[in-house]
Amino acid sequence: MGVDVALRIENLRKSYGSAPAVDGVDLTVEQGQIVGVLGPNGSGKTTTVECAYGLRRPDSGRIRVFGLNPLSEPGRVARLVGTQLQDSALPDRIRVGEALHLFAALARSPVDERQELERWGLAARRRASFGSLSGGQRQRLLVALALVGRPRLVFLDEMTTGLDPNARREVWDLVEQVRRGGTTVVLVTHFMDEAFRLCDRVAVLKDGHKVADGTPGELIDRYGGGTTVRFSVPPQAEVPRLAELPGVLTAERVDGRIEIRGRGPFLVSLGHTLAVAHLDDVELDVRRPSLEDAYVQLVGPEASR
Ligand SMILES: Nc1ncnc2c1ncn2[C@@H]1O[C@H](COP(=O)(O)OP(=O)(O)OP(=O)(O)O)[C@@H](O)[C@H]1O
Repeated sequence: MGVDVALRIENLRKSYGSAPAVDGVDLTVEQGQIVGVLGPNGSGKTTTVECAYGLRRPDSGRIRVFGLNPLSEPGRVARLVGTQLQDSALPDRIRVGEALHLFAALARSPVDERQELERWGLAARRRASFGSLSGGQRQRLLVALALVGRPRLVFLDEMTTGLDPNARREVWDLVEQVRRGGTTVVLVTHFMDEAFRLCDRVAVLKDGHKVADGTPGELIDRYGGGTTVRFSVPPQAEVPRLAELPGVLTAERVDGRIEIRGRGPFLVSLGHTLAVAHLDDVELDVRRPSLEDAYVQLVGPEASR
């Protein structure tokens, strides 16, 4: 395995009783990337990442973390990996500084506690109890705890759930900062805007299977359904045939309103064709598909949030 791979999962299977939670998942995370794991509730995201860092024993499959097997070398893997706790995992009465100190005491080469509190904007809250923190402060503390041992790979699971838009953006900036510091990030999330903003690659799980894997742009191109352009023309206008332009999938005219759906660089030929037909003053309303469109296409509308 190449040295530039942080995590490689091959054909992972894990059942609870007779029900398969993860059924043949492959995932490769290159060093320095932020990789998102997306999927509806119960699709196997948490089980996959818990197997990856050795918290759960797979039924079968192969997992390597920087080339190490988490089952046979749990101690070495634990030193390379950080995981974000769920916020229920910390007692409400523990103080911010105490929690960080406790985690630092367990790490072989911990970060400087004071600097870490500054970095995460928690210095003024050092003596505050965990239970008194705002949602954003809690998440920042949980991420700080995951990073206290200077991991080379960190797993962040639903880190912005319950945060307001400003707090989410703050956490996103911090995740980018973590990656700039050289740590590889695996991000489990339900939020498509978060995955689009942060992830170099995303894997989409459904019913324990990986149904797609690629950059957000690739998934949008492949599954997003294409770009839609709408415009109005005067009722008597002669509109050239647009359905045959390269890249156009569908073209419909309903009264004076035209809707074109296409893929690839069809906008240039559309614009050119309209200009030649003296329709260059129409106002084009262009809607590009989002990662959410691709996701809904992949997992079905009832599964999206
Ligand atoms: N400890 C467990 N015992 C029994 N079944 C479990 C256990 N943990 C998970 N499952 C089941 O395994 C399946 C996959 O769960 P998992 O938590 O991995 O999915 P997820 O994609 O992380 O879901 P969510 O988005 O809700 O966190 C689900 O059907 C879930 O009910």
